[in-house]
Amino acid sequence: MAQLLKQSVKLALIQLASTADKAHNLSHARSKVLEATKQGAKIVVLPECFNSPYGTKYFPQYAEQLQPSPPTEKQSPSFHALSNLAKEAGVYLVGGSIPEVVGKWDGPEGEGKLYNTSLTFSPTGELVAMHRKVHLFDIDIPGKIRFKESEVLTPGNKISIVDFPEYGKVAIAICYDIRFPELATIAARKGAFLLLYPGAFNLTTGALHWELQARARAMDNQVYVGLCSPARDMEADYNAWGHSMAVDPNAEILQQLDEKEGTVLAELKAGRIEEVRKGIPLYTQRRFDVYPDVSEGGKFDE
Ligand SMILES: NC(=O)CCC(=O)C(=O)O
Repeated sequence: MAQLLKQSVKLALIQLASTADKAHNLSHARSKVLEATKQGAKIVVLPECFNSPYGTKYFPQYAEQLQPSPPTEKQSPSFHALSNLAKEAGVYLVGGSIPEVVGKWDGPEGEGKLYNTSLTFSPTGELVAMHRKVHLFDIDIPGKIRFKESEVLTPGNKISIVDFPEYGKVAIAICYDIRFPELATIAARKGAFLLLYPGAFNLTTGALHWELQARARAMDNQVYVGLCSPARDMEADYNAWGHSMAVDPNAEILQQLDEKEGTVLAELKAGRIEEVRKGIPLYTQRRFDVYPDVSEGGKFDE
């Protein structure tokens, strides 16, 4: 059987220190991506909301228009910066996420819509995937954290799997999406070798669940998983957990950062998924005569 990951590849997860200055964030991201490329990375990932602060009050202010595609430079400077950067670096670039506006935004009751959107570009600078966060981050843990993305954001409605022809299929989702294992299982059963989550957990849920979620998605599906957070900024309204990490198909951590700016550089090995699946053959032991196969359903953006 053909290997899911066709050849070994170096993955970079860039834990970027972002500021309130979008132009600065874009140029800082460029220098970090080029640095990772010099070290051999061929798939490079940026964090959720990598070019703005993370927070409901910031989404409208920083939002860019991505439709029609390609947008003009004025409609989306981030689209063009990411596309140019993927080409300059010669890498697959998963551009974290940016707030996206569709129509004219005049508040949550108006006609316009905001999404939390991830754009992925090929080494020729072509847009190859667009994922709108499907599960909005709405939580309320008394005395700890209340956050309601749904106050301003609209959820996406597609699962995103993209084919990188030299390497294989990659699934892209955003942060809170990781808590819904169906997305991961569907993508893995559709042949993804890698699940990527640009994400910004916080100091409450990060300590509890960040590593657990990453390792669980890898363990359940026997695939590689990469989580890419912004670096922590204690001056910001929202304090990201950091700890970007790459996990192998046996749920072993290949590399995990602390909370500061840095880059995970992890070698994903061709053959490793099949080796793990041979040892623990979940893939031939599933009992779809007892429970349904979730990968038979779903809406896709492939
Ligand atoms: N940005 C997010 O979706 C945060 C998700 C999070 O912190 C969680 O605990 O889940």
